[in-house]
Amino acid sequence: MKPVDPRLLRRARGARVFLAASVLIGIASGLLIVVQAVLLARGIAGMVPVADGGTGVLRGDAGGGEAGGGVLGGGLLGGVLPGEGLPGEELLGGGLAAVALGLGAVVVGRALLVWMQEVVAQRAAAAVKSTLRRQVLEHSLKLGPVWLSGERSSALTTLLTKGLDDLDPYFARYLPQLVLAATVPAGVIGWMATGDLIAAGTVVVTLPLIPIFMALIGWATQAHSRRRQHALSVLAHHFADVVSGLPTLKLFGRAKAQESAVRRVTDKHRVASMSSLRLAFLSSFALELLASISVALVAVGVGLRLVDGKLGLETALMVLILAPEAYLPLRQVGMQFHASADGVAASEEVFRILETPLPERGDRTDVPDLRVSRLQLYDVTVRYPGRDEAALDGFDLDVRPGEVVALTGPSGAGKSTVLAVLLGFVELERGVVVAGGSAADEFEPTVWRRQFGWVPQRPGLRMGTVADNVRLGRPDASDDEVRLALIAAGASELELDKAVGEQGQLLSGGQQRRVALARALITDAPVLLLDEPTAGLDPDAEAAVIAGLRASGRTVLMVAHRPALIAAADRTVTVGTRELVNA
Ligand SMILES: Nc1ncnc2c1ncn2[C@@H]1O[C@H](COP(=O)(O)OP(=O)(O)OP(=O)(O)O)[C@@H](O)[C@H]1O
Repeated sequence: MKPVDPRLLRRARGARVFLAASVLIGIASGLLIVVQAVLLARGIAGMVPVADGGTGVLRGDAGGGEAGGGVLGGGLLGGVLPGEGLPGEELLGGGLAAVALGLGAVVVGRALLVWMQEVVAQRAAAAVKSTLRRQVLEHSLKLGPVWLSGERSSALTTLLTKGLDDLDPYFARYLPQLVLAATVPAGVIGWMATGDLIAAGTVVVTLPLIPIFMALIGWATQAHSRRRQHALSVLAHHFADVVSGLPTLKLFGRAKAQESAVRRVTDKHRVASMSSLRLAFLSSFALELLASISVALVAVGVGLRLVDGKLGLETALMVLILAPEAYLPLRQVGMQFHASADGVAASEEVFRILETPLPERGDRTDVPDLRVSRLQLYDVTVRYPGRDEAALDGFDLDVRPGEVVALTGPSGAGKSTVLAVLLGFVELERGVVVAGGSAADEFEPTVWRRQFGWVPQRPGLRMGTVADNVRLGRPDASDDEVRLALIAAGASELELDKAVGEQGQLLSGGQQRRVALARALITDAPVLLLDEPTAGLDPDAEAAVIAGLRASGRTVLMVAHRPALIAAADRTVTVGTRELVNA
């Protein structure tokens, strides 16, 4: 995994702003850490009486002190150079008060920076999550219902809810820490070098070991995180299936048996989570150990040089205080990396979806008027991804304007696929759809689909009222128009404000189908594509639907199994004459 995924910065503006703000906050934090260490060293050294007169001067190393003083200048420390020191008595007076005051200001400053970082991070996380959610939803819609079908829809639900929420620690903890790791050690080592080059050199040599270890651990973690994410999405899918199928499972006495299946999937998730955690703890331990040994190396060197008199007390203290600060941000990056690994895995899944190429479609908007143009399919062959057998194999069709055509054929023959082809939901392996002499894929998909009113096999109603659902076909339809559409669909008994639950719940199966038909009828579309529109209706309701369809005067292509519907068509086309393997 790269430290920062460039795709995240490219796709989400919030992430770029956040990173820029974090760099500024990181630089300010680095400065305050150095100032704090210098003030602490000065305060402590000032209070300790030293044999050489309390100056704490770096004997034989005055040049280092000079150089250090040059960096901070007189401004911050009132003209006091690191390594130069002040007489203890002086500090015990007004000097100590100034140091204490300075330290207070540094503490307040650091607290303010932490607060600012938190605020910026939370805002960025919220903005980025919402941007990615919107982009994924838009792209999934463009990829179409066939791409979304099956397991993908529940995996997508998990990804867009819990999955992307895992990006919170990535923004709130990992990225800020990463910026601190890039800014603070450089400042700290630079300042240490002005007082004690050997200590600074030790840090420079040992510090890279931490990112090297982190990268090694990172590789191992990535696979674990992916496994966990996969287990979670399988779990979500399985739960959704079990809950929706509970009545059936109960009826067949299989509800209890699901317990063990759920337990198995949950166990997989638990094992994946525990191995992620184990790795996280282990890597924290390894990084902690590495950093402690490195600090100890610096401390031993500083101690020896202090005893030898090669280093002044104040410089030694400053180096000792600063040394852990050089390792801390990198160590913390390692820890936060694990906290954010799930979010990163989720964002990778997001980019995988966003990078799925869209079917190639043209952008022509001059779609021929299908009230007067024929709709033709030539040699159409469709093979769904992952299937060896073609769902449609060399299928031809020619529909004249105003015709009512029934598509018949055995289950699984490809009737619904013919409708999906016309709607542009599936990619053709071979063949072409032609309207008014032009290939359908030359037209912009949304404009092309406006020519069709569609009743899918599953009505796909949404929560709201009956009128809300019918108005999906034409949002500006008046109440009277909605009522007329319902009458034409044989659903005159349904009140406009009757509540509809999620997925059409609260309505009977037949009512859902008729509301979906009214939704198709209310459109101005010249062609209606209906997938078994009268399934589940009683003979009277079916007769009313057939009368409504004929009265509409539109071209109708309908998948039909029932004799009454087939009889109502002008013509019947049989789909799938080839040998069918029964599923
Ligand atoms: N999204 C999909 N992914 C993979 N295979 C699919 C998909 N949709 C349909 N199929 C397969 O394509 C073949 C044709 O399916 P289709 O739904 O078009 O048949 P159908 O004639 O409408 O069947 P039915 O009368 O039972 O509704 C079937 O074998 C089916 O399993």
